[in-house]
Amino acid sequence: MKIFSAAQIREADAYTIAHEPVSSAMLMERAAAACAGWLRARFMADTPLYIFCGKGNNGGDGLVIARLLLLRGYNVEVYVVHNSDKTSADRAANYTLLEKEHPHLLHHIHARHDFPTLAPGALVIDAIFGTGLSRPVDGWVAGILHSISELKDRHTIVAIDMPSGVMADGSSLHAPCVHARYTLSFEFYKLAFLLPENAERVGELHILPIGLHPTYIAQTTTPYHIIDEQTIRTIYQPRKPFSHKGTFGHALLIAGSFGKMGAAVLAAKACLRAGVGLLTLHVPRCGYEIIQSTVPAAMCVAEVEEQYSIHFHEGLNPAYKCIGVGPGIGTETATARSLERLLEAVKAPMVLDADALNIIGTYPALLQKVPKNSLLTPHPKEFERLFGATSDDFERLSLLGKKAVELQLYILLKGRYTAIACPDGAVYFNTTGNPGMATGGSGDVLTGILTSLLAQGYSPKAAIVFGVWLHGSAGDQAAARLSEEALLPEDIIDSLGQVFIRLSPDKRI
Ligand SMILES: NC(=O)C1=CN([C@@H]2O[C@H](COP(=O)(O)OP(=O)(O)OC[C@H]3O[C@@H](n4cnc5c(N)ncnc54)[C@H](O)[C@@H]3O)[C@@H](O)[C@H]2O)[C@@H](O)CC1
Ligand SMILES: [K+]
Repeated sequence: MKIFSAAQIREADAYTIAHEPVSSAMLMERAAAACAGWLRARFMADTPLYIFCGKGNNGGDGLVIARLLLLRGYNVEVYVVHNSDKTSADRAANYTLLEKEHPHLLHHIHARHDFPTLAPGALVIDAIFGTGLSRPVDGWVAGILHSISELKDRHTIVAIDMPSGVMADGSSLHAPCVHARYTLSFEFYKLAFLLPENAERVGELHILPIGLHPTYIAQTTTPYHIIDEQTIRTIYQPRKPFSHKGTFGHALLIAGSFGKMGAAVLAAKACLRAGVGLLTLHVPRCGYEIIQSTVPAAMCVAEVEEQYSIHFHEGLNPAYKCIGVGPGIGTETATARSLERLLEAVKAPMVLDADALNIIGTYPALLQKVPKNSLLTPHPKEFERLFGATSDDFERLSLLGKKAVELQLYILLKGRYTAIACPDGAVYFNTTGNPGMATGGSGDVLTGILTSLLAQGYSPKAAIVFGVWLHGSAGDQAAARLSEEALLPEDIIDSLGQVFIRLSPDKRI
């Protein structure tokens, strides 16, 4: 699913009006009807409802929502926020309609002191600014956004299309914004929704389809995409009947050190559950019995060195289709030296995570030695160590994209919506996963999955897009069974099977 800029959304709107028998007023009606339907399904008609409307089309949506809910007997008051002397034609027409039928329900805000006192338990609809906002809101209008946000603990705030104050394509980190409980947005995710700085403002996001023209959507390019299940179904390769273990590759995982063998066990189990044909683990001496007894399906190469792996660049089996390195290996100087030699020796794409990334953060010259098209999986702190600090999430996203292209690597940035930047400039956001997965070891599971998929012959892009989605989906299955609180990395691994079954329904008995 594509993520469009505010300008592209305006074009989609115009294209739909030009190519379908629908006027701009009807499109506004459709958008508002989708919101009114959503609200009616959740809130009773006697809920006191306050709709704050701006002077642009977002305000127009608010006026139509008011009219539609009044028809259904809802208890509505409308407050027009006079942020500008200008207004859009569709908003003006809907204002006239409402004024004719319900003049006593229309109120006007020209200054912060015009802000009303709300009835207890009220539902507040924020239709002040949508995708038309091009700069941070200031002056008394900013005060109104503050007044609405201050209601959030006592009232339910629903933002229409965007929480007012949030800009679709740029940072609003320091800008005054409405903090909504729910955001009902039309047709597309906006880039701003996917970045952590807006999480508290957007609240629970619902994307409502309003029938924008499929041709425009298909023909228009954007670097930003949401990973959806439809895409995953085109990536997933079901197994053929005459396959054997050689068909699914031989992976090497370099993981674990004294006190961190759990990372190796988790990565190994995930690698196997994600379908690899053969797996070898390279561990320090202290890990040998642990691996042999907890992951019997894997082979194990143990170093003479007791606590850390420092010779993993030596004697690499040419049969390895993919090497994953990092979980729990530590950052000893000798380990770093071995990593450098490994990077010099390997030409095929690898998976680098955790301590491998921390080592590269300490010796940045190593970054140039990482084989092209490798997968790097930093969390935000690791990302900062590797590539430096940024002042907001949009700047960080842009740095992520720039580095992926410059270094010709797949780099992901972990978060609620993990972003995957590709060497060709594309960025994919993953929507699966839940806060229960923010637990130690969850990243090791991802490393195992990615190593497995690369070893099985998935292309680096397919492996990272599929792998991140798979990891999140398995986490969601596990959370549904056990709760987010009780979820452990092992549960993500145990749920991988259910996700594969979902992808290939014909395999169900
Ligand atoms: N494209 C679509 O898919 C559709 C869009 N619709 C609605 O139209 C909205 C976009 O409408 P508009 O383009 O009219 O824009 P908005 O209604 O989002 O905002 C424009 C208004 O904000 C003012 N403004 C902009 N920046 C300001 C600032 N910093 N401080 C104070 N005032 C500021 C402008 O003067 C204007 O009054 C969408 O968010 C959505 O709600 C729907 O009605 C129909 C379908
Ligand atoms: K809004």
